[in-house]
Amino acid sequence: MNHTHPFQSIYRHGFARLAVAIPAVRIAEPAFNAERTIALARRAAAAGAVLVLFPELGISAYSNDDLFQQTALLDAVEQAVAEIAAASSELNALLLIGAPLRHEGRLFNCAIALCNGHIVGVTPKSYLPNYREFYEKRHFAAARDAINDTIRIAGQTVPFGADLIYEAPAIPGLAVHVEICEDLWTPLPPSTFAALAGATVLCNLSASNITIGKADYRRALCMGQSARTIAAYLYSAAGLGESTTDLAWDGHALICENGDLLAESQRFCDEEQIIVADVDLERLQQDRMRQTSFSDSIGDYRERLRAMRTIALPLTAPIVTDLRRDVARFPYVPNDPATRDERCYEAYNIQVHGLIQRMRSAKVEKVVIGVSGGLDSTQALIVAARAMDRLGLPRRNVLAYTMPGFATSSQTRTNAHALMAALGVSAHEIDIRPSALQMLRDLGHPAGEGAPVYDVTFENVQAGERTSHLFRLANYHNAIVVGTGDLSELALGWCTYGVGDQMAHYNVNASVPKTLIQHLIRYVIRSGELGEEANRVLADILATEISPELVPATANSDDKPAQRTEEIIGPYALQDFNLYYITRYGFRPSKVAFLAMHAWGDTSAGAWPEGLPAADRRAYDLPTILHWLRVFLYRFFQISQFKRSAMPNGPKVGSGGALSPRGDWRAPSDASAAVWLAEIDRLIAEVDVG
Ligand SMILES: Nc1ncnc2c1ncn2[C@@H]1O[C@H](COP(=O)(O)OP(=O)(O)OC[C@H]2O[C@@H]([n+]3cccc(C(=O)O)c3)[C@H](O)[C@@H]2O)[C@@H](O)[C@H]1O
Ligand SMILES: Nc1ncnc2c1ncn2[C@@H]1O[C@H](COP(=O)(O)OP(=O)(O)OP(=O)(O)O)[C@@H](O)[C@H]1O
Ligand SMILES: NC(=O)CC[C@H](N)C(=O)O
Repeated sequence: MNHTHPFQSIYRHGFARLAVAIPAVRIAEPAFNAERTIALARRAAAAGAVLVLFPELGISAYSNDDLFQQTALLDAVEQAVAEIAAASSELNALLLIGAPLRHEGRLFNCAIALCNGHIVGVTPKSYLPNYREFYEKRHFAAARDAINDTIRIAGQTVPFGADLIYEAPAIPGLAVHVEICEDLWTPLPPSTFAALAGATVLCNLSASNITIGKADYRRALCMGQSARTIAAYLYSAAGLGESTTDLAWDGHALICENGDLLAESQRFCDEEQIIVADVDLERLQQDRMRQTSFSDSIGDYRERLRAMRTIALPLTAPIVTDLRRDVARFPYVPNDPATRDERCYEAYNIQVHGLIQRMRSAKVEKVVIGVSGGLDSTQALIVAARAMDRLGLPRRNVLAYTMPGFATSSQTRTNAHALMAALGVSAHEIDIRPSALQMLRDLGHPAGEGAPVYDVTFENVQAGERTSHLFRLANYHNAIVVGTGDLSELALGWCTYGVGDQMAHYNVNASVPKTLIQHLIRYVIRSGELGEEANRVLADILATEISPELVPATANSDDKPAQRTEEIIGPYALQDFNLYYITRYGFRPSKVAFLAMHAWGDTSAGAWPEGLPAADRRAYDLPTILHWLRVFLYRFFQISQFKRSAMPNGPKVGSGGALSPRGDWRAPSDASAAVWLAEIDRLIAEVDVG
């Protein structure tokens, strides 16, 4: 983290801007190639990139064949390298260029690292392809055949080897390794070892000719290598100008990060190209830290890793504020409809599968569920009905109860009945007001005598009476209670502990975030599996405002809920965003705010998940983002862990994480939120002043 940078700067938040360039080349014309390399390097550095990767043998061109053995060409290459090195003195960037270099009486296919006017290191190719269309062993020696670990070039002696890692002390987390094309095609690429030794940015200078289907293969290799090494993987394949005597070239550039594709060039392009992405170095370090098997692999290769050499670069972190990276507004809900449907299919089936297994092992054929007419109990009811279908049991074995209280609106009550009828479950209604009043009177609470005192006790008495009824109904009917509370509510502690909706025998929604629930219901509607009437009710439920309906509406409020959940705990859209980045990656609050600002600050651009109501498609300014993030931090870290520590069983649905103490999230119930609140309060003070 660069503490001295303003909040808006990407380098303050652990990002680094990296670029891959595909210049035009001329075969055996190093002077021209150097000029194009310098031009693109200047453009990339002017855009804030601190690293610019170029293709394999780009200074000579890759497709020189036996021209590589001509002294005039090799002299011209060295001259060009010296020129590019000199030009790098005015750029705040590490340049990685490809060239054939003479060394120890042989020729090596090299990646040359240039920074601040100097050649800082040279990496020879480890694996020379010599099969099918490739003849590299005819011209080059491999890294392992070098005698010395330094090379003399352009009057300098510099480190030489496949074991070099470049670090920039001013950009924490930036540690760069370089390999060359075929190196990635091998079972154990050099970059794998570099990653274990700490390299976070793995670069590949390539001259991969194109054939049908090969682009997909390269993409899979790069994305796979970035995932396996928990690193960024940058790839630059030669294009425009390479010889088409027998082959063709597509100029394929890629930037991947831990399995995600961040940027890709346009292939077969007639123009030179630069692709740029802001790589999240902190995310990579966070994931390596939590994936402890990564560390086990380090132990296996300790001797080899210890021998790797580190070279410090005099780079500075530039101030860059236009984040070049997609930040999804809904981290739990993909925008792409096909991907979203796939996720919904998985989530829904995981929920159904979880409940089926629990019913089998508990030897019960019935479930009890409270149906409010809200989103969560609707989804849980659909899952319960589906579980009965799969078990070959009648849907009437779902014992569904709607239990109106003091604040139940006619809309949710009507929807609850219509839904139970449409699904063909056993539908019942229990008025909880008499038992709730009894309890309020027993407590000596004024509401027991009709006084309008609507405090937390008043709310929890109703939630408690419902839960108490459901558990005793389960005893009576030899059934289990299906829980309905979702992940977002658990994160915020927005549920009534113990004898309340926090408890169930099995909670199918426990790891489903609120922002996903509505899409699960939409997915079920689209599938048509529940019929037209059910679909009509489901559509109405989707359109109902979220409320716990525990506080009565006033006389003139038109039967609308007095308690609007999102006015109290914040918009679920923002709280799910906060939840994801804080629990999945452990980011500090200011970084979450920075990401939220990019995702939610300007909503005129970027995609929305289809079907999302217009009212939910709104922007949030930075003060609003910070306000609700602070609410999240206080509720999540300070007051609600005890509710999660005692949460019932339920299946983990998403890779984003669950909050079960037996799963993704173990935390003490008596921790303090002080460090998180202090961090965000410093930021609030800072942006106010700014
Ligand atoms: N660390 C800790 N370890 C053990 N116990 C701890 C504790 N911190 C507080 N407590 C105790 O826990 C109690 C507070 O927890 P709790 O009884 O749950 O009550 P509380 O969290 O204060 O209230 C529940 C809230 O959830 C809302 N709610 C309820 C039901 C459904 C929904 C919905 O929309 O889905 C929302 C409701 O509107 C209300 O604001 C207090 O008695 C407190 O002393
Ligand atoms: N009127 C009601 N009838 C039956 N059960 C209810 C009723 N109100 C709440 N519940 C039960 O308590 C759970 C929590 O209720 P609440 O409405 O406060 O929050 P919610 O998380 O928004 O749930 P939902 O979306 O299902 O309404 C519900 O899922 C449901 O199981
Ligand atoms: N230049 C290279 O090393 C090319 C080899 C690589 N296997 C490819 O086909 O793209």
